[in-house]
Amino acid sequence: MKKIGVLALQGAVAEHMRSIAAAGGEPVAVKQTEQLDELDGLIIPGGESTTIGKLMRKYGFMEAIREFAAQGKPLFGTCAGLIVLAKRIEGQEEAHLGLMDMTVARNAFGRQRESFETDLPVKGIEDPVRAVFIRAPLIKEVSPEVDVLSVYKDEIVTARQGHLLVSSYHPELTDDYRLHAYFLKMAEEAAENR
Ligand SMILES: NC(=O)CC[C@H](N)C(=O)O
Repeated sequence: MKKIGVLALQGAVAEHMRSIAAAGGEPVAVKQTEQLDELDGLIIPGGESTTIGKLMRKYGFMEAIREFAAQGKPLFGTCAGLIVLAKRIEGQEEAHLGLMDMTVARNAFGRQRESFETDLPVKGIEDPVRAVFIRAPLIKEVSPEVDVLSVYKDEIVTARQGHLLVSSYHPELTDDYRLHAYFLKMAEEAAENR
């Protein structure tokens, strides 16, 4: 069984742990960098990207997660986690981890549409996925290395670059575990190639 960490500094941690368990993985709440060694993949949850970024710096996670990614271990960022993984954030000088070659805009759906749910077709998953958007970011631009997995109203909301997966919505707030199952498969494949 693959061990999947959920970065437990702030945000929707318990929900991701439940979804990983339901998809057949072993979830681990990650509070210290030493825990990364035993993992096959790591989820960076939704929450507030500035807060998560600040806590990551404080507890030494920036370097540790970059090292984790350099070993080819997969990362999955949802909502704020997507912002944390991006190389470029609109209107902000500094990125956080800066790993995935894309530009993101925070809180991009505007006031009336701050929160909503929809059924979203995702490349590689058979039927549409139930997606919950909460003050969600959008992916404004991606490099050719990034594979766009879904688009909502002409905007990119799910994408993958090799071992990096991101969604601007919260797949962990529904009983639909297929995106977590997709990530588990990425972790299995990465472990075979290590
Ligand atoms: N639900 C979320 O994770 C919201 C993300 C938040 N708006 C941010 O900019 O970090």
